[in-house]
Amino acid sequence: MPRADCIMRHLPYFCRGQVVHGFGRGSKQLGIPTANFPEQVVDNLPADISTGIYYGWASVGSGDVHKMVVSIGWNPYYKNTKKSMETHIMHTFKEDFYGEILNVAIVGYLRPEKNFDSLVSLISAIHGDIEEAKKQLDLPEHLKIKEDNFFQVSKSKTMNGH
Ligand SMILES: Cc1cc2nc3c(=O)[nH]c(=O)nc-3n(C[C@H](O)[C@H](O)[C@H](O)COP(=O)(O)O)c2cc1C
Ligand SMILES: Nc1ncnc2c1ncn2[C@@H]1O[C@H](COP(=O)(O)OP(=O)(O)O)[C@@H](O)[C@H]1O
Ligand SMILES: [Mg+2]
Repeated sequence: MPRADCIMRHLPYFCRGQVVHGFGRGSKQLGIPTANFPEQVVDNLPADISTGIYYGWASVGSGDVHKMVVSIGWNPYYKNTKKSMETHIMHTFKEDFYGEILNVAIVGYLRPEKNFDSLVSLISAIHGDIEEAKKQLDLPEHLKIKEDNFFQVSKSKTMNGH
């Protein structure tokens, strides 16, 4: 397991990709939808970036930039065999955005992935992550990433494409 300084060396980490369907385990019904990246984006992650729970900023297409939490790994609670990268955006969207480009800037690390003895404890851990992420992201050093050119470029790219 990489040490924290090894993880931080990669941050902020910027990436984008098309939103694909996940396992449809009903995270949406639980109030925590996660936009899943395709395998290719997950495979392109730096080899020594630790699996775990991170926070940062995200936008969909040319939309506004919002706070987010992202889970990278095998979801031990569900014993997935494929590594996944799933982003929950702290924003209420009018509709689903499958097929759209999700732009993500990971700025900080929260904790490793864990197994839980019940779904209720998994959900409550995720709610804890969301609250901690919201707090951390208000720090000036993290707020400035929200304004990064990465998100501006995604705007002009999308607009030129139309
Ligand atoms: C912030 C956050 C933290 C998470 N932490 C864990 C975890 O510690 N262990 C785990 O097994 N899954 C964790 N998950 C992943 C959930 O299990 C996952 O979102 C769920 O499998 C729903 O998958 P679906 O999108 O295919 O419906 C986390 C997800 C998020 C967004
Ligand atoms: N705030 C949000 N954060 C992430 N995804 C959201 C959000 N609101 C709506 N969605 C939609 O919900 C989908 C994810 O729902 P989820 O139940 O995790 O299904 P799946 O298993 O297909 O990933 C995303 O792909 C996106 O289209
Ligand atoms: Mg999902």
